[in-house]
Amino acid sequence: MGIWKFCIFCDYGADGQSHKAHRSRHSGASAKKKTKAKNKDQNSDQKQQNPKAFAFRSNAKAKRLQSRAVEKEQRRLHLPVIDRSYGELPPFVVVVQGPPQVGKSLLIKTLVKHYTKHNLPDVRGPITIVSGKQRRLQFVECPNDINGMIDAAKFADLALLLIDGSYGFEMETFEFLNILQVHGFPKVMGVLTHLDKFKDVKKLKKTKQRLKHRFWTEIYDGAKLFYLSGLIHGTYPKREVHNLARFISVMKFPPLSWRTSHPYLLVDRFEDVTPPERVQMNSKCDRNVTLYGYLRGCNLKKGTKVHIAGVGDFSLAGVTGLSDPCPLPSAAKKKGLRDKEKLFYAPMSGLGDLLFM
Ligand SMILES: Nc1nc2c(ncn2[C@@H]2O[C@H](COP(=O)(O)OP(=O)(O)OP(=O)(O)O)[C@@H](O)[C@H]2O)c(=O)[nH]1
Repeated sequence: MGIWKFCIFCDYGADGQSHKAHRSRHSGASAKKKTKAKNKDQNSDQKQQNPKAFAFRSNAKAKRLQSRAVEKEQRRLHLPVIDRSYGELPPFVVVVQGPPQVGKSLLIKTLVKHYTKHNLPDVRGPITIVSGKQRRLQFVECPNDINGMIDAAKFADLALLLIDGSYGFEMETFEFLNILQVHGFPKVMGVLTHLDKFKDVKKLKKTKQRLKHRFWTEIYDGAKLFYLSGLIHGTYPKREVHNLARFISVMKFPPLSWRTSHPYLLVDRFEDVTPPERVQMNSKCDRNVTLYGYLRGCNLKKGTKVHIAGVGDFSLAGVTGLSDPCPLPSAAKKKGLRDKEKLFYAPMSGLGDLLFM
């Protein structure tokens, strides 16, 4: 049998006598003092608890945290962009857009002159130029009607938005921006012209700031806005054009997902190949038309249904690969481009090897 050890706690003092339990006072001076102290304690406890326990204290910090959270979320959602292109890339399309008389043609002419050292008499249709060892550009002036803008938004890799600095933003710019937004939003850059109309330097500076911030609210903070300060001998200053051209030459064009998965081409030349007898017999007969252009996106097959913007749906009678009318310079390691290699191709403007009548 084991030994059981137990003890009993009794309410006995050291002297073995029992005592009454302590009863705190409910009235009198000491009771009042105690309740006062207790209330004070409770109040101070309440003060320490932050009433905005889960709200932010610093505006700046909250903003930073919020943007970081959004960034993280975006990174999580961001799928790696697969560039399916192979071989030589087709030229990047630079659409020059702006209200009437803002200087679109002049800017294209000065940029073409900068890249190729040739004068362009007229801006009509896409103008393809070699801008570097690995890059070609195709300049297109955006028409000022809504249909033209919708078409341009479909193929633009970079949109140069020309803004008359002396006037400010016009409806055309906002319309075009909205159209771009629903077409995958390619790269956008603003260019301010007519700044020579300001005589007061302070006013010019203020206007530049105002327009820059207005531009930023439309696109994103820090969006690139170039300033063309005026005309020198009828063209824009060389240094400013050089900077703009350099910026375009090194710009990265991330592939837009819809475009990489659909074949499309920007027609830079077309030919009516209907037999003349058929036209003679009936001038309104169905015509056979050959369209030329760089194929972008993915492969195009014979028989595919194609949509010609502003015309309608057709089926392709055939597709043929042709030699490049404006090839990239040879891949040999060289520092720059030789004059011979500064090629350009603009059949609709009457330049290049082929004239378009
Ligand atoms: N003072 C001044 N004149 C300019 C500037 N930029 C263009 N111009 C002039 O504005 C006029 C119109 O230039 P264009 O290049 O034809 O303008 P556009 O936008 O192509 O015109 P549309 O094709 O009719 O829409 C020309 O006479 C240019 O010389 C500038 O920065 N300052």
